[in-house]
Amino acid sequence: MTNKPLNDTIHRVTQRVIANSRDSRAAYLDLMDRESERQVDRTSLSCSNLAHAFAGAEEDQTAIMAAKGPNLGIVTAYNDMLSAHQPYHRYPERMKIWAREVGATAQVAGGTPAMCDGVTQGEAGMELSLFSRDTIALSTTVALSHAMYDGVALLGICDKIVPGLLMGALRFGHLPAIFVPSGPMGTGISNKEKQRVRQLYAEGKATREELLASEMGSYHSPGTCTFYGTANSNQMMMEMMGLHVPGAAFVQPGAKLRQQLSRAATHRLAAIGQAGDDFRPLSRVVDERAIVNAAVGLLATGGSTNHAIHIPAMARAAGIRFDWTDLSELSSAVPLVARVYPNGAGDVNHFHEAGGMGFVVGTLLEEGLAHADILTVWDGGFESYSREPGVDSDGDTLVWRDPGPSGDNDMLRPASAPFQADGGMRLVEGTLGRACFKSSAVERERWTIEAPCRVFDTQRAVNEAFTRGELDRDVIVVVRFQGPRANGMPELHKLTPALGVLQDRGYRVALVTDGRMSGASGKVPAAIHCTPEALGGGPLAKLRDEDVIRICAATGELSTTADLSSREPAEAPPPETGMGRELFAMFRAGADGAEQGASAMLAMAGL
Ligand SMILES: O=C(O)[C@H](O)[C@@H](O)[C@H](O)[C@H](O)COP(=O)(O)O
Ligand code: SF4
Repeated sequence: MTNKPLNDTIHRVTQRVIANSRDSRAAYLDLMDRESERQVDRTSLSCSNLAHAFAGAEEDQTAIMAAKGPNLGIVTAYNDMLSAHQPYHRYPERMKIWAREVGATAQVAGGTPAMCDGVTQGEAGMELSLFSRDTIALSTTVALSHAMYDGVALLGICDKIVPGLLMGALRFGHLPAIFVPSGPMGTGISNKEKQRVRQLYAEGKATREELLASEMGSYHSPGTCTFYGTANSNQMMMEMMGLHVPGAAFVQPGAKLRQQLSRAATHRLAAIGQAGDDFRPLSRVVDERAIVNAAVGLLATGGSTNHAIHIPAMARAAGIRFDWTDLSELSSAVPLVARVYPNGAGDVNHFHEAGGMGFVVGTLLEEGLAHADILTVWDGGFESYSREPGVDSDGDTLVWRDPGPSGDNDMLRPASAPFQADGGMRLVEGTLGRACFKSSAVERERWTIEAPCRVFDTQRAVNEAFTRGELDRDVIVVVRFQGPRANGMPELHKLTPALGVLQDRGYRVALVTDGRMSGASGKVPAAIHCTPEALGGGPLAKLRDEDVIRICAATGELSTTADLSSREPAEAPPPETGMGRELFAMFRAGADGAEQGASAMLAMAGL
């Protein structure tokens, strides 16, 4: 099928992003050109530098010293705490073997931290979650600062890890880079059953033992959790930006195909370095069109709201300016083609089986809804990503095939006959600021709500009020002082069970916050990432109980009927200490707004 020409809105937004980024992108590419000249040949390091660099290289020492082939730097976010990252502990040794197969070498350049938002959800650690992204970017920079590498393999999956790895690697964009995913765990109990037991527990009708048994039925083995949250939205975006081997996103750990995809990634990385004849530096792969493709994929698949913060941050690391107006305009043109939990019943394994990313890329290209001409890490261009990988009968040879029509019309539909004519995320704004609304996860009849509000400074206070029966009515729950400068902009996903119970009891409820929600949050209408945040005088700080608030995702409204002009802002709670939060004061103090990516690191760097 011949692809339609690029959609006018996507073309217009892309041209505006290019225009808004002209100076910053030029400065970035100029720096990358200078880096390329400066680091073109690692043998220019001193003998002492070099001796230190390969002293630990064992059987690769001679090869690295001879510098006859590319030396690949592996930046790994392995740890046992994230089920998604646990498979990475074997990757480096295998990648060294695969590198040797093509005359290259590989070394672990360094490791980065990785937080599991599932473990820290509702706990003090969640206040470090967003800033762990920039910590990962800084750790990636430290790893690559050895200047010994001709290519970068990035091993990371989860929420803040992929954005952090990419932001760090982009500052070494004179090198090629590729993401090497590990894949989702097998499907456990249904998400509906998981939520049912959670709501029973929230109502005091299930025991802790019953809740734990249910949760372990959902999260049970190595691999990425199978809801379509931020981690799996990361995998989708890496496909949409051409930073994976095509179709690598959702193949399960331990499968023969997974191993062949990781082997192919190692071989490909060795082939696209500066010394080869197909040089593909990261700085050229991640351009304005790739950023727009990532946003299109997010909207078309109903991806995580967290990427309304991470896409602007990743873009800035490449000298590109992308904001919520761009995202909102794209959302008006990009149809919703996938319904993966929490936006539907099935999980990412069902999504992959129904046609997965190959189907999504194919239908978006057919309808002219994505840039077909991005420079991908894989040869064959972005078209290659409209196909799904498999292994030949010998089990060793990778093959790609057309995914064909959707295998489940309740999960995946063509862009010509979508679930919704517009994308899964909307911008709402008005007298309470600008905020993100995940329309893909909320029934359309709940897109508009007007009700009195109850104002809280912590999610714990909300759950206590719920337990006391104070919220059993039409109510808009406001949780403020949750922005990046206040307490690190945590996810407030522990509100979901209580708000879900209220909604199921028939009340009109919604959440308004300057904090975040999980990519796995859904069902209850929420205006999140409110900017400007409450700390420092944002409008949420002036709200009082019983003020009437109106949210309308259809018209893009977020307002109150109260006159805030003469009110003084409420006093913010003092910053918490413990769990190391005091060490992150510099990240809070320097953070810019959620719409800019909430990054002190980028703001202080003038990016
Ligand atoms: O953005 C995300 O996708 C979330 O941060 C996710 O990584 C987090 O772990 C959720 O808390 C999981 O969902 P449950 O808490 O419902 O298991
Ligand atoms: S998807 Fe979320 S909960 Fe699952 S391992 Fe990754 S960070 Fe943890």
